[in-house]
Amino acid sequence: MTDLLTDHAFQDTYPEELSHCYGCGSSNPHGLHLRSTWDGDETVATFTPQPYHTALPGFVYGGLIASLIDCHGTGSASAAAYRAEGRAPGSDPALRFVTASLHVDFLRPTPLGPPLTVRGRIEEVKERKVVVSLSVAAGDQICATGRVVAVRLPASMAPPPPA
Ligand SMILES: CCCCCCCCCCCC(=O)SCCNC(=O)CCNC(=O)[C@H](O)C(C)(C)COP(=O)(O)OP(=O)(O)OC[C@H]1O[C@@H](n2cnc3c(N)ncnc32)[C@H](O)[C@@H]1OP(=O)(O)O
Repeated sequence: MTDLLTDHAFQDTYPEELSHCYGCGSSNPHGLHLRSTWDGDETVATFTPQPYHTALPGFVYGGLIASLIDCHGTGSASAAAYRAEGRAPGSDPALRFVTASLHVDFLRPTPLGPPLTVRGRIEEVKERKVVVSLSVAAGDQICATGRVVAVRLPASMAPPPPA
């Protein structure tokens, strides 16, 4: 289901208790298993939609595109926060982010079939907030753009540490 762009995706560094996300959690058997990495100063992930990701025949469901933007955005936010601190992704103390705001613009129909490339550009890094601009492309055509405001994981959402 997922195109493995690299063996060292940001999501590979998520601890087990944070690996259940539908979009990017490696421990979710029903999830998308999105995997993101750096490409210079940008972040990138690829994903090949399946026939059951249909909106209208031949075109990708917009909610899936929003999910790709969401999870690539939060993964990019975490990676950017680590990079800003000069630390290896996943090192302690962990820098975990959730989505505060998700904005998506569907610029043209997204063809169902080819792999999609999701790219992120880091716009702002603060201690508790990272803003990421994103695009989703089929081949050289950008089909959607987006913006994610990611905020550090609040205590109310933090899973208990493993026993
Ligand atoms: C390594 C392991 C990784 C592991 C990570 C694995 C998890 C994968 C996550 C997948 C993504 C998801 O689906 S996460 C699930 C969906 N998201 C949620 O359920 C989040 C629910 N919302 C919340 O809990 C809260 O609203 C927060 C945490 C998002 C914000 O808390 P808060 O306490 O209100 O934050 P606050 O201090 O006011 O704001 C902090 C900064 O963010 C800005 N901000 C806050 N909300 C918004 C907003 N809606 N739109 C724009 N900007 C906003 C503020 O202006 C401020 O910017 P400034 O003034 O500083 O400039």
